[in-house]
Amino acid sequence: MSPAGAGGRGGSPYQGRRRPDQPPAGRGVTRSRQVAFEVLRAVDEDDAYANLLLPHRISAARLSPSDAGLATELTYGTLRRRGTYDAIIAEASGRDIRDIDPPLLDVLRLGAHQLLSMRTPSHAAVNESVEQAARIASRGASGFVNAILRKISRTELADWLDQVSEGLTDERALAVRHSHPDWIVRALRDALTAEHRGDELPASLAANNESPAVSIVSLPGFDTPDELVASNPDLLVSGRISPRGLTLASGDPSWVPQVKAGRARVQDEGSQLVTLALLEAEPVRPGELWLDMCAGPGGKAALLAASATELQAKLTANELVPARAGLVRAALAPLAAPVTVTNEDGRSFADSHPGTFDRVLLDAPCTGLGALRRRPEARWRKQSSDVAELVQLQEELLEAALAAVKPGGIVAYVTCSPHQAETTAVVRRAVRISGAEVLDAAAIATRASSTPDLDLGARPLGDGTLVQLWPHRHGTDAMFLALLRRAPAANPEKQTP
Ligand SMILES: C[S@@+](CC[C@H](N)C(=O)[O-])C[C@H]1O[C@@H](n2cnc3c(N)ncnc32)[C@H](O)[C@@H]1O
Repeated sequence: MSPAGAGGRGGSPYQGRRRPDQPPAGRGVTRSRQVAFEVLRAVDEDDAYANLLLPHRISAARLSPSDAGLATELTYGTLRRRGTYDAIIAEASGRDIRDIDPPLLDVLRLGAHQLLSMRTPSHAAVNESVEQAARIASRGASGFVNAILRKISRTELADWLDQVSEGLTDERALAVRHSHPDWIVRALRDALTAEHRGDELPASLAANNESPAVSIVSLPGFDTPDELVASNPDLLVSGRISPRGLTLASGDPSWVPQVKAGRARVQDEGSQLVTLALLEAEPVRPGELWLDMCAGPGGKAALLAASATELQAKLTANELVPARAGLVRAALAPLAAPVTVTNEDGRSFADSHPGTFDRVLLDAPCTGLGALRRRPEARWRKQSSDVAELVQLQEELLEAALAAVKPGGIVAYVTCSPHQAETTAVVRRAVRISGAEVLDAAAIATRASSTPDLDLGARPLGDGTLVQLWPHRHGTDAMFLALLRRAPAANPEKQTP
């Protein structure tokens, strides 16, 4: 069923009408809402990435900083909480949401977000939504939007949540309340249960719906974090867990001159910590060779490259995808560091570089379930069926990393995902096949950190531990870290004849 005349996927929903990116004539829809609506449509129709498209649309629409903030909240908030709003829209309309034309559904989702989570006055949210529906569809469609949103506006979010989760299993109810697909709820539950922290599941789901603070890394060899804070007292405060980390207190990262110059970078503190832990695992000797096996777009490579200059090491930064290898080159260029950028498949890297490196960072391609806060549409785009293919790639890359490192050398296996199949299972298999030693990543990460009590909930494996960071506990992305030491070469003198 579809409201008469509503635009569907086939033709342009804007035929004969003003496109939503055009300024409104007089009353009606604010430009920030137009921008948000347009980005939602592009995410749905063209598989666009909101975090890449939104800044372009904001600047094309010449939004003021406060309107840009509003457009961002509307876009990100609506995308993140889509699962919850869809359940409420279905309940309020008595329809399966698949029977509502996609552009109208986005109008309803935006309206629901304004009404239930942004405290926009009801009349403003409803009127804007009705106007927007009229632009893209028929009068019937705007009447439909009017009726549904008025109904939604009469009940508080908490009461809607009780209503739509009534009679559901615990897991389904959490999925609806916190707007996650069921398979991701299960993956997070399994990872937390492995730490005996299953009770943190609601907090972990809730944290994925919050906008993360912007974290900055001060690259070694340039301003220290304290110097950065001192020279940008209105913009920066010290970070939480990385000794090189800072948090943007206000404004935009590009307002920090050191960020503009490439001497400090935007980087999650969890990403900083797992990279620093590789260097902390044992003292760095001058002349060491380091490999970043999957380096694109170059965030962790920049931290390694700047450290290599300070510690007299040499870095090879490798990336499979040529365009992303270009991003790595661009990221490293301002550092004038001892780095070579290569463009190879990491799986065959050890064929040309067997037993070569003292340390290897394998920041593996993964589902990205640890960064759902940053990529608001990602949870709806990923499928549980993606996991198996990624796991095979991760297994092959880790085998290659352990072959590319020298006997006795160290591999950091990192994912931005807490999914057990991508983390513990991949490491367990590699250890079984290679005989690598599992280091105490929790103790090493704690040493590398600026906080004595990281509350890592470390998971034991072999003689060592595995580390899982969490947004709700550490304020970072959910980065996973294992530190493996390749078995040392057999000493011929000790061998029995
Ligand atoms: C998680 S990202 C790395 C992020 C990066 N370390 C950073 O901090 O900016 C994984 C990267 O691995 C690359 N990749 C995927 N398959 C690969 C392969 N077989 N060999 C090398 N790189 C690969 C992807 O293109 C992607 O850029």
